[in-house]
Amino acid sequence: MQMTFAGRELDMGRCHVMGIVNVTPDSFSDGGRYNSVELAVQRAREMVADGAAFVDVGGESTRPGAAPVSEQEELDRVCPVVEAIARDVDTVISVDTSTPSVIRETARLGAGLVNDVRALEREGAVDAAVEAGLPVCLMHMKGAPGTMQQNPEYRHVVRDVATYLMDRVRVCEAAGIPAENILLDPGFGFGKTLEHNLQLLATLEQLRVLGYPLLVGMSRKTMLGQITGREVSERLPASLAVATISVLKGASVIRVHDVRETVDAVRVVEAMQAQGY
Ligand SMILES: Cn1c(SCC(=O)Nc2ccccc2)nc2c(=O)[nH]c(N)nc21
Repeated sequence: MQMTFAGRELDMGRCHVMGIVNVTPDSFSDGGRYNSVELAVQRAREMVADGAAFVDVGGESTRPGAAPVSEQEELDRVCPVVEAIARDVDTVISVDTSTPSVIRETARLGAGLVNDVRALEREGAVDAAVEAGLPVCLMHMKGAPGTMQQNPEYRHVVRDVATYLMDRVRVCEAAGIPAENILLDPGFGFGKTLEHNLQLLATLEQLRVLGYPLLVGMSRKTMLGQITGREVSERLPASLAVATISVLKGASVIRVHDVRETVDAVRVVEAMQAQGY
């Protein structure tokens, strides 16, 4: 199952690692604009050298309680970084955005994947994605970042998430996004309790049968802190565990902070799967 990202073809039957390049101001020491672009390019280079097939560039923090970012601020943060990575690094640039103008502009600058935590629900986002002509990742989020973790409730979380994603697929395909350009993502931590997250992980293969490659992101997330009691900086072992489980259950892309370590964990799973059992 091949998918082409701005000219770069990847086999979605295999598992690929996506490294996180944060360009929100709280992810950089002072240093100013030039410094942060250079740091982001350097980070992207390191992650690609460590085996990342994608780098995910996002300018809007979706941490609960994070201040909303203006369209211009998002453009100012993301575009210079996408342009610089496209120029200097041989990789697929995933852009973590829900904003139509950012989708359009970054596609022009060399982005290869639209990664929208809001599944293109914003006004004009679907049309922007159609015009960009790029693959899109449609992720499930219940509510909005500021309030989503306040007592999220579902009738049946696995069914509800699958139903939502299939509805978004229908809208996107009807608008002109080809089925072979769509990835799905259950959105771990986006409007889910620990139990919801664990049920979605335990039944990930059920999401896979919808027929679209899956992207998952649990790296260092709160759900792992709830299970282990570890701080964000101490969640690598738990992150590797959920990455391994995800690959075993058919995920095609794993979004992580720790590329080098995750690449090795994925290699172990794929070495076993290559035996054909
Ligand atoms: C942009 N983005 C994010 S940001 C949230 C995050 O990393 N929080 C976080 C990270 C570390 C610690 C605590 C929270 N998560 C996903 C995801 O799961 N899937 C897709 N497709 N995109 C995503």
